[in-house]
Amino acid sequence: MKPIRSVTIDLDGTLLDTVPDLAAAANAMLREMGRPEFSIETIAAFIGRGIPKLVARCLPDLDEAAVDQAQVIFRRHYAIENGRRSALFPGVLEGLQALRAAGLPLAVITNKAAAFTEPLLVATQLAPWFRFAVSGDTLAHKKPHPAQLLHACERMGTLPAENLHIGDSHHDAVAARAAGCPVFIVPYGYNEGEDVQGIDCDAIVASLAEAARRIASADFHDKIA
Ligand SMILES: O=C(O)COP(=O)(O)O
Ligand SMILES: [Mg+2]
Repeated sequence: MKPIRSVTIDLDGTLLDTVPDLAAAANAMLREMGRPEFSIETIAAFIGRGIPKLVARCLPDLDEAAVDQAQVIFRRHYAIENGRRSALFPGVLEGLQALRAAGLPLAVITNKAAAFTEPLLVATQLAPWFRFAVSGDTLAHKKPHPAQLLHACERMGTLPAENLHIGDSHHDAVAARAAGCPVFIVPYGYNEGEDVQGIDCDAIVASLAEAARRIASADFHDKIA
């Protein structure tokens, strides 16, 4: 089995609780369109497949062209809201410190559009922890497609089997499996409103701190060998 030599981490629902900002932008869009707003819980279940899908899920009765127009409104509002209320989940800083102390290069893999990823990483002071981020529109495909993970491994000079991916949704797990990366899932994120228990992954870990502890233990290497 190969030791872990790099780690890729999902953004929304894994590093950051971004729902308050996404919900503020979605509800501002709905208000501007004269439509009723959604609760924060409902909007949390719409997250995971990028902004186009989030906007489409807010407007199920509209056709593609109308959803495209609504996206322009959403993006205008999200540019203002992005990072205002987003907060790190418990254990994130501790986990990042431990992963850095272990000498592992780190990258963010998110389905969020790059125009929002970079300012969010800066606003939340996460940017210095990561070599780079691969966003939902950086490449031709996003998660659950493996392209972002394969691209990240290439940039970090590691093999997919040596890169552990950590995420909150089944898209993270499917992308990691397709890329050939081991994968951990955290249970506190969004996963489109579904329980994480059924996800095919190497472990469900309570936090990033717990993920870092597992990587450091020989036990983990034996299990995924
Ligand atoms: O933008 C989304 O829908 C989800 O983004 P994530 O891949 O960082 O969870
Ligand atoms: Mg996520």
